[in-house]
Amino acid sequence: MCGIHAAISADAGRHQLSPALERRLRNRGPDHLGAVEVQLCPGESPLHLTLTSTVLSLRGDHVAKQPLEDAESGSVLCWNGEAWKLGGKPVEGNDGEAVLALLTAASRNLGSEDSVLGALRSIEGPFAFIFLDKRARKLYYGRDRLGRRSLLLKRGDEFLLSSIAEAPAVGWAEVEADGCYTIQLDGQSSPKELMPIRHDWDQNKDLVSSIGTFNAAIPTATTAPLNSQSISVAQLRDHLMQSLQFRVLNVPRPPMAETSDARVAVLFSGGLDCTVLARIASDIMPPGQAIDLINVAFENPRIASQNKNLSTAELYELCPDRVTGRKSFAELLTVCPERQWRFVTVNVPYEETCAHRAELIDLIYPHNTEMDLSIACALYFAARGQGMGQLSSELEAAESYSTTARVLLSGLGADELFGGYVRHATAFTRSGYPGLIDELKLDVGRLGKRNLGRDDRVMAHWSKEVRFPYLDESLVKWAIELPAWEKCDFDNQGTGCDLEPEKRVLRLLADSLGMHSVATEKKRAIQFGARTAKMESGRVKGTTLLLP
Ligand SMILES: Nc1ncnc2c1ncn2[C@@H]1O[C@H](COP(=O)(O)OP(=O)(O)OP(=O)(O)O)[C@@H](O)[C@H]1O
Ligand SMILES: NC(=O)CC[C@H](N)C(=O)O
Repeated sequence: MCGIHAAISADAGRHQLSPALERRLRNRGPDHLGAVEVQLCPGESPLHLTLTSTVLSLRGDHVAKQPLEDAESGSVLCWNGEAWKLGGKPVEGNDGEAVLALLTAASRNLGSEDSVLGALRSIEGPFAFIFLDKRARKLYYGRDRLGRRSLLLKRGDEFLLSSIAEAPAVGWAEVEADGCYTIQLDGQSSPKELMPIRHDWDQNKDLVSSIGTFNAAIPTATTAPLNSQSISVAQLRDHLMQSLQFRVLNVPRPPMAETSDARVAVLFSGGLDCTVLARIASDIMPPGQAIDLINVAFENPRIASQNKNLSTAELYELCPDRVTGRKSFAELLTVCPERQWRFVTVNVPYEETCAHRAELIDLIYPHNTEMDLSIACALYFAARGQGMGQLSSELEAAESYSTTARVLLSGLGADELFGGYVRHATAFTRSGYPGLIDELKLDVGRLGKRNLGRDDRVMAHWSKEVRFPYLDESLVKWAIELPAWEKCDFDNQGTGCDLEPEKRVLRLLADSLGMHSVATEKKRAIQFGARTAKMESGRVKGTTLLLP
């Protein structure tokens, strides 16, 4: 991940990052820190810009130092993202450099704003960015349409944009992922007068998440059960293959790592969604490269007090996601024996959870509920990737290990796209297909408003980048446009197919890939699977606001 920051001030002096914020930005991008200062209209306006970037270099054969500058126009780009495609064409080499070239070319056109917006709309992949079009004296900023990268805004004497808030964090808000924002910088004498204007990611308001038209068709007759021959199963496999190719191939060898060490790790609950990713990634990745499977479990004092006869070590092993993780690890070892899989167990003592609590509260800001903290806590320690590693199922084989991978894969998104939540089943039981379709539409519409900014901030803290193969634009578009009965199959519970109806298309895919046990796994939310929820009292509600 990278860290990006912009300060617009009325002082000519360079904006000073606080040491705490600089440390957080450096954590996100350990390979380089750079800053560019721009006095926009000397003599006309006092406005002064300081643009700062830190880089976690993951594309191309060199560290693309940021902020990226175009020598001819003086335009500047702070880029935190992965552009997989520009205008439908895969990006070769460093994507930040390619995006700068695209934006500066667009800014040379007459009516440059529309051209630049067109160029930004043509980017596929996760990103947050800040672009100064120097000639037009215009600042562009925003987050991709699914909000996969963090960007925060704070207004006061200065106009500030940043991947991450200062500590103590006050007054920052998330930039919505609902479009791209522009600010005309000339003609204003104070940052307080700056007026951001929002431009939709897509003018067609009927599109869900600005990506596709939701298929709300209701079957007129009973549907045939989904089965392994159903076309949607093969299509899902193709989409996942393509999505994963962008995300797991050509990852540079991490510093200090050997050629065969892991460059990619899967955040691995052992559940259906992440295990299918691991299984397909193995088909795509070079045979000699290890894949790490990171599985996190927490010491939970409330559960320990209910099980006084069990040791802490036993309790970690009984954590629901640890049990599933080991089972799915064993299945991967059987199905893909050529691959070097490493199961990485991350056990987090309660004391350590408490020691990191204040840092976590700062990182998730402006999110501030108990549920935010319990989810973020699991992701934070999983992304750190420090624990015990083992290459075979035998417990004795485990030794102390920190993952070498800088790229992490998450299975997030599959439940929303394919109907994996209990409430999907409930909606179907209550109101049949119309109820299920309303619920599915709500979910995909909310994808961009999910808490991905929060999750990005906690995981990037460890100089890692999380990638979401299910949230690939082409895959999401295909899934949104697919009829509901090709995703899940509540009309055919128990008939013709022995797999659960939730996300049945994905279960059938897992089954066809030889993962029979994984295909039957039930959905379990991370905070319960890893036991970060309700650590002290069972009565704390997820919506309770955090106390500092
Ligand atoms: N205990 C865990 N250890 C490591 N990573 C986890 C753990 N639990 C969840 N994750 C990661 O977070 C992602 C999203 O978690 P969520 O709770 O939504 O699970 P899910 O959608 O049911 O996915 P899965 O079926 O893969 O468990 C998972 O796909 C996985 O990549
Ligand atoms: N990880 C990032 O966001 C860095 C930007 C760019 N993808 C690079 O690798 O240089």
